Formats: sequence, structure tokens, C-alpha cells
Amino acid sequence: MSKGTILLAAGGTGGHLFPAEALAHALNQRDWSVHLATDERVERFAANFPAEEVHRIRSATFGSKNPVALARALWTIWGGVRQASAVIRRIRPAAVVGFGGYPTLPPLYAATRRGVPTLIHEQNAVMGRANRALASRVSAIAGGFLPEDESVAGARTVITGNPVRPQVLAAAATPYAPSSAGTPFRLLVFGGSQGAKFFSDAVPQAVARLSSPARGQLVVTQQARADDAERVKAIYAELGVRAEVSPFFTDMAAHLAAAHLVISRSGASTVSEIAVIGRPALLVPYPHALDHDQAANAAALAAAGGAEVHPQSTLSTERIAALLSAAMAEPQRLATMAAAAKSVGRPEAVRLLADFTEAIASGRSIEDFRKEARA
Ligand SMILES: CC(=O)N[C@H]1[C@@H](OP(=O)(O)OP(=O)(O)OC[C@H]2O[C@@H](n3ccc(=O)[nH]c3=O)[C@H](O)[C@@H]2O)O[C@H](CO)[C@@H](O)[C@@H]1O
Repeated sequence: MSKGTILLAAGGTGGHLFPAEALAHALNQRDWSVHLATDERVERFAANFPAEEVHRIRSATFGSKNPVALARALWTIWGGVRQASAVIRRIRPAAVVGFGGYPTLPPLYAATRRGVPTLIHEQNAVMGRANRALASRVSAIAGGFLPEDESVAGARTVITGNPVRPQVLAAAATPYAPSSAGTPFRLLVFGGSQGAKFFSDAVPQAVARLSSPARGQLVVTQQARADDAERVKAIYAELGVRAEVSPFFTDMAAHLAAAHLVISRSGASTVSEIAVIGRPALLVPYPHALDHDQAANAAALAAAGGAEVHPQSTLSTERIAALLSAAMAEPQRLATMAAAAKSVGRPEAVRLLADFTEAIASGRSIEDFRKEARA
């Protein structure tokens, strides 16, 4: 029998939606019925989201300082609050859990007005704008990479880590197999849920600089935005490098598990998945992030020795080629990095966040929850 309904709210990018999807699977397993409130942009990532119903809620961002644009944004958000209120009245959730992004503003705000218990999960080391706007109103806050220090995180915050999807947890069972001479070296390159033009421009050019035996050993799996994919494919074909290029891989967990080396941005889920599966990575933080400093997300993984962080401004094609050929020549170093990455992975995050959600839904105090979680 169903324990009741939990409404999850996530919008914007895959980085907000995938942790929500991970929690949804765990809640379903615990006999909760899950609904999702989101926006159109995120729907392309929602194919595997196990929601009983998906509610499209209007929202807007306060991106502009222009008073007319601001008034229009407020009006749209207010419309979203009324829409979300109607949904909440109908489905009567025991709790509403937000994962950041401006589409979560109306459902979380509506829930707090209606006295429904609320939780927000912040994936990043630095809190995003939507979550900052909601933080003082919600019942509790869960953190992925927020600092552990309670004086920073606040008394209502519990650090759960970032929940990863079931496929990622399953892929974590595949041990790292170091490459050896004469066998393929699998390089996985991706930029996050939206892709990254920088990697499409830089990595194929770096591969062109590798020695011919190194190029022969290399098998590349690279995400490239739709506009760049053909160009990237053509360069690898010309170089005779085996490559699979796509704007979005739906089986990322399998690609991570197969990789000898990952080159990627350091969005919160990306870093969390690399750690849970345990693969060596060269991380290139997105240099123009609005809210979250991706360098901070990557810090724990780098400090443990599981990844190297390379600011984009330092990465000429020569430099990438040098990093890549050094990595290919040192399989044991990569194996050590893989083990170090795994040592800071948090596969238990999804269980902890599900426990926290149930505690909030049943009105238990955060203090009690902390005590139980420690016991
Ligand atoms: C530019 C920007 O603002 N990025 C933010 C955005 O990143 P973004 O949306 O890229 O989020 P993350 O890096 O956290 O997650 C990317 C997710 O997409 C998946 N994936 C990626 C490529 C692919 O082909 N297939 C696939 O499944 C990854 O496995 C991962 O689960 O949200 C994150 C979480 O709030 C933030 O940390 C990032 O700073």
C-alpha cells in the first residue's frame, strides 16, 4: 500500500533533474508515490523519471534588472504559485522536495504557504540562487557538496551527498581495469548535461598531436553539442581514431564504467558519479558558472587524489596532448587515481536523502534525524 505522495521539483538542467530521479526511484521502492513538477526544458532528460504524473509549472528567472522585465517575471512566477497550489491541493503531498533551478520557486513557495513540509537539496559546494531564495522558508536543507561545518551549513542542513541514479550504483560494481599495451585505451569526454563546446574544439586537436601508436590505442567516446558533433566525428575519422560522438549519451553510467580516463566539466552530479564508480578524471571547471563554482565541487575529489583540476585557461591543445599521453603511459597511476576517487564516493547519499525526506514528511525534528543517522 502507498505511504502517500511526495512531490519533487526540479528544473533547468540535467544536473538538477538527475538527483531528483535518483530520489524518486528510492521513494518508489519505499512505497511512496512520486510526482514531478518541472519545466519544458528539462523534459528531454525526464525519459526515465518514475513519476506518477509530471506537472509543468510556469516560472521565470530574475535575470534582468529592467523593471518591466522584472515585473513580468514576478507575474509569471505568481501564476506558477497558483498553478502549484492547485496541484498541491489535489495530490496532497506529505512533503515537497526541491532540487534547485528557478522552476522550483513556485512549487516550494506554494508548499510553504500551505504548511506542507519542505526540503531543498543543493547539489553544489555553493548554494544556487533559487535555493538561496527559498532557504529561509523551507523546513530543512540537504547538501551534496555544501561544507560539512554546521556553522557554515546552518542548523537545518544535513549533508547527505548527491544521490546518483540506479544505473550508476550498478556500474560501481565494475572494478577499474588498467589499460595495457596492445589493448584499447578508452577515453570518455563530456561536458555535463548541456555539452561543452570547449572540449569539441580542443580535444580532437589534442588527439591529433599524439604519437601514432597512442592514437592507434585510443578509443574515444565524446559528447559534442548537436552543432559540433559532425565536425568532431570528421576529425576523428580523418585521424583514424575510433570514436563514438553524440550530443547526449543515455547510458552514461556504462560509459563511465568502461573508461580508462574521463575528461569532463565538474558539475555536481558529474563529480559524484565519477567518485561513486571510481574512475580517474581530468576536470575542467566551467569558467562562467553563474551560481556554482565547479572548482569547489571538484575540490574533494582532487584533494583525495582521484582527479586533477585544470582551469580551462591553462589548457592549450599542446597541454591537453601532454596530459593525455602522460596518462596513457602510466596505467598504474590512473589505477591509483581510480581507487582514490572511489574512496570519496557517496553511494549511500540516495538512502540518506530518502531517510531525510521521510523524516521531514512525518514531521520529525532535524535533531532527532541527525541522532538516528549517526546511530
Ligand atoms: C553550466 C552549469 O551551470 N552547470 C551546472 C549544471 O550542470 P549539469 O546540468 O551539466 O549537471 P551535472 O554535471 O551535475 O550533471 C550532468 C549529468 O548529465 C549526465 N550526462 C551528461 C552527458 C551525457 O551525454 N549524458 C548524461 O547522462 C551525467 O551523467 C550527469 O548525471 O548543474 C549542476 C548541478 O546543479 C551544477 O553543478 C553545474 O555547475
